[in-house]
Amino acid sequence: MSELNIELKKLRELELKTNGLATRLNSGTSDQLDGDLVQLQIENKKLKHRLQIINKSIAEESTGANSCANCSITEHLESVFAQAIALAYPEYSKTPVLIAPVNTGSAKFGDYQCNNAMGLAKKFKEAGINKSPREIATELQRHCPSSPLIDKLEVAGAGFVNVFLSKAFAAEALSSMLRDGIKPPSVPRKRVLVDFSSPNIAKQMHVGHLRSTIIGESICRLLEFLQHDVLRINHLGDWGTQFGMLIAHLEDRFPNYLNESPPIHDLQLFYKESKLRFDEDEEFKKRAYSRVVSLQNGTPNSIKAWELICNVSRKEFQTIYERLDVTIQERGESFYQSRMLSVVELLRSKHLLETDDGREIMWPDETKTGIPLTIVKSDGGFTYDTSDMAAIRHRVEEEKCTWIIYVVDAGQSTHFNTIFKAAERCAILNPSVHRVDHVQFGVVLGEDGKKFKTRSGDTVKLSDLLDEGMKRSLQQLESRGREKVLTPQELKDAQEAVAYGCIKYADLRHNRVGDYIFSFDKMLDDRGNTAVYLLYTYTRICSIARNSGEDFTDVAKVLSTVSIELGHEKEWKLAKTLLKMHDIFIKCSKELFLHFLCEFCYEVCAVFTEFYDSCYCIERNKAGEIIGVNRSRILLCEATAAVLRQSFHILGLKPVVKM
Ligand SMILES: NC(=[NH2+])NCCC[C@H](N)C(=O)O
Repeated sequence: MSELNIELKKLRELELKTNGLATRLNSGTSDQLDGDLVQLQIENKKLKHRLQIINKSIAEESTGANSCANCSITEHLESVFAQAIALAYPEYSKTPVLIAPVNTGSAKFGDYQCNNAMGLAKKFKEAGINKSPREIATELQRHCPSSPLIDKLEVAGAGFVNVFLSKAFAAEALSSMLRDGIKPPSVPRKRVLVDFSSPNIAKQMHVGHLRSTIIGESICRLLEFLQHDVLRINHLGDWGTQFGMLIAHLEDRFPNYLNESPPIHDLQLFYKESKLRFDEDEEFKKRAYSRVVSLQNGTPNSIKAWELICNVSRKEFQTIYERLDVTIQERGESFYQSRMLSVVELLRSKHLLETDDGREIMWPDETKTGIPLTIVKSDGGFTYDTSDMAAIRHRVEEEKCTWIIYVVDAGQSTHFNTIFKAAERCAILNPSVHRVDHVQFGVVLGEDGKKFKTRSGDTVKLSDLLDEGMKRSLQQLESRGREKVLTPQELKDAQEAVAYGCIKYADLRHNRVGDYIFSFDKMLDDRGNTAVYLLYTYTRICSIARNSGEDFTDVAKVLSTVSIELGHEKEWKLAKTLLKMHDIFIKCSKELFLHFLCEFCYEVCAVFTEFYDSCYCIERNKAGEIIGVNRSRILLCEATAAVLRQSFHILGLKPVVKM
């Protein structure tokens, strides 16, 4: 690379000199100069040619075949066109590259499009130079380094450069995917903390927490697949004044709690009872306050009572996590006790705290706009704000995370914006190093469009919701007579895959920012964009190889004799759809939206069906005997299954081979 660069530099200098000479000679009138002029012009042409070859080889080094195995096609094309722009118009080399996928339906416009020529023409115009977008597009096309991904480039319309993908590349990419499994596209590795689920002890874990749990788990899976170092954190609400009344109530109801584990089954009820007493009984209220103090001071009996209470909730939460196949590490608000003290000290020493009506508050910035954080309450206690300031500091300074993601309902967006700004103000966060995201989501609505409630108007218990899902999913399977064909174990696996899969997918497939309507009927429909439809399609795809009468379990072996052919229009369309996978993973991780991946799965299933409808994989005679097996197509089916499996894993869907 460096040798090439040195030669490039020399040539550029030479080119400039000859250019200059030629211009001067050109403006001269003397006849005897003609011969020299022609000679110089020839030299100049040769130099230009050499320059171009070198530029191309430099560019090709960074877009070579090795660097695009498992790459995101969009990102690869971005780098190809970035180089084309830099070579054709060095003065605009910083222009952001615009690559858009072309709707797979219109094959004549290619597969991707570079849309930079229009913008560049405008820039030239502003600089007083007239160049048509088509002229620029042609220059870009000419300067593109060759890439194994690209079959051809064409200038079209107002100034688009259309990119046609190479079939040889696609076949090779799919083969290596089958041989070595799906490898993630390479992205700079980060240490990421995902704060998700985070229910509150003794309170109901509600559908909002369910959303956070589902979305958070999928974000973790996606980022882990992309090789990030992910910390999955449950910021449990396990600290605060409510524990005073809970402890006081425990002392009354189960005086022997230190020796015998109290049989509290319904902690919510226990919470309600204690709240009622707290609001009505002055004596009780006083004792509750004194228990808050003893808890904060670490008095052993109060700590013991607190632990007993937390354990009841903990067990309940754990059951839900196990059912949903969620992995999370508990690090509740109580973890930050000493760190709250020190963050308060830090803020005080930086003179960022102000007294206001007995409280100590902190403004997110000097202009004192927005809502300040309450760092210390008038009774000296700390708040949710204090714990989040301590937590963000711990995450950055002790955990050394450079990316922190909070998966919390949209109702808390002001809180998080304020925390982020305040953390920047006191130099905990450095925006050029740390990325913080509040991954917000809307509320869950019932089918009547109102807040999600049970028929009797109570909040829905998550375990009841999951039970209901299991019941409905079994009904769904039985309505198709599956219990007659599947073994009891297969039926159970299918029932769970459908029940939990449909609940997760119904949540993930919607743009999370909006509210969504919870409807078992809709999520169990086997025709729309639902988990049921995807899971059925997946099993159908898996059955093709199984029914071929040949062995496809060792794909590598099959690939040693069979190559993937993409001659049929529908084969080609399927291959290109599958290869969009890495683009989708990158997009989802950049924007932290998973509905793009859901849309992709749905598209893969639809395009697969198109392919399967027009391309036979197994040919049978009238008697139903197999008379031909198209191995290349079965490999395409297997590649489709592999892409779906990988996507399902991220979405938390458990694929079953039979259902
Ligand atoms: N770091 C955080 N504040 N995480 C979110 C906590 C959510 C809180 N426990 C709630 O239920 O609303």
